[in-house]
Order: sequence, then structure tokens, then C-alpha cells
Amino acid sequence: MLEIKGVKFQYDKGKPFDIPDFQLNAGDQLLILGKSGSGKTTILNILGGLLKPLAGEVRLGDTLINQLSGAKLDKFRGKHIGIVFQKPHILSPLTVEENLKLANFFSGINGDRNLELLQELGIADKRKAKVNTLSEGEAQRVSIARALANKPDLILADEPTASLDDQNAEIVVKLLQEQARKHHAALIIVTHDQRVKDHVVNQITIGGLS
Ligand SMILES: Nc1ncnc2c1ncn2[C@@H]1O[C@H](COP(=O)(O)OP(=O)(O)OP(=O)(O)O)[C@@H](O)[C@H]1O
Repeated sequence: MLEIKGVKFQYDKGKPFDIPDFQLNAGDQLLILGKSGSGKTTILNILGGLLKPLAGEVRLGDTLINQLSGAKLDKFRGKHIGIVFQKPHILSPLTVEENLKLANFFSGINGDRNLELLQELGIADKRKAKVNTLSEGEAQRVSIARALANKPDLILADEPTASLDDQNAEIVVKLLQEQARKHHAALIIVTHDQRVKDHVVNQITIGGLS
């Protein structure tokens, strides 16, 4: 379902990155570990089509993501890929509900799943609250809900536990896993957080040991 082959990347004047080849099926989970600066966010952005590799293939289903661009890429991403960013990309003056509706709007998918999702993530009672009134953990859940609102085939999470205490870190990882399992999505978590290591069996480490 997701296949990465021969992917190479380099920022202007930066050192080149070789991304290891791997394949994931629907429902599979992968942890990409690496210390700070090893290229975890870079990989995630390549997988999500936010950065174009210099060479190689990023295939999701029958689509070569690295060959899409512009509106086609945006539409494909909106429909098939949910990204939980390191810093929540949610609009804080809007309510929780409005943030989800915005995600629905941009990908042209109706919001029939929004309430259920908020209930599953334990923040349904906050749906009318403005995001800037939420705690960090709650805001993180909104950003997970937003990433999942469009029933993605692939969920990408960048350091989803970085700012959370042990208890909430475990809750967030389990929520991501539960959601991925329930909706047969592939899940990739990139992190340097050693606490996540015990939760995902399938792991690769980039840039040497973390
Ligand atoms: N836009 C950019 N232009 C040039 N170099 C960049 C850019 N973004 C990242 N880099 C460099 O690429 C390398 C990898 O960065 P990246 O953010 O992917 O690492 P990371 O493993 O996610 O780090 P962290 O765990 O600290 O978030 C770093 O050396 C970084 O300085």
C-alpha cells in the first residue's frame, strides 16, 4: 500500500539524505527513530508530499506521490494522508468543530465522522471551545482529530508526544494506534522519544542510533 524506493533528498547546501526503502500494508505501523537533526521531519514531509525527493519513488496505492504537484497533490493529500504535525497546525481563534470542518472543506469530504472522532478522542465536550482555550494535551488531540477527519489511508505523526508527560504520551500513542487499526490506515510515527519505542514493534532508526 505504501512503498518507498530509492528516495534521496538534499536541502540547498545541506548534506544528502538517503531514506531507507520500506513497505507498509493497510493497518501496519512503523516507528522511525532518530536523534534531533537526523532528518525525521524531512522524511515525514517527503512521505506526505510536502517535500519532493530528488530521486526515488513514494507510492501510496496506485499513486506516485512524488510525481504529483499543485492542486492534484493537495487534493490527493487531503483525501488520503492525515498529518499530525510537531507543532499543532490548528487555527487557535477557531473552535474545535470549525477546525475539523475546515479540514473537511479543503479535502471535499463531508464531516459525518467529526463528532464520533471527537468522542473517541475524549474531547467532544470541547467541540464548541476555541482552540486557544485548550490545554496542550487537548490541542494535540484536536490536531489528531483533524488529521483523521478525512479517513486517511496513511497517518503520519511527527513527534506527537514531544510536549506530553508520560501518561499523556502513552494515551496519545495508543489513540493513534487505535484509530489506525479501526480505520485500516497505515501509521508512521517519527520521534526521538524513547518512551514510544516499547509501543511499536516495527522500527527503523535513521542517522545512527538515537
Ligand atoms: N528548510 C531547510 N533548509 C535547509 N536545511 C534544513 C531545512 N529543514 C531542515 N534542515 C536541516 O536538515 C537536517 C534534518 O532536519 P529535520 O528537521 O528533518 O530533523 P529532525 O530529525 O526532524 O530533527 P528534530 O528531532 O530536532 O525535529 C537538519 O540538519 C536541519 O538543520
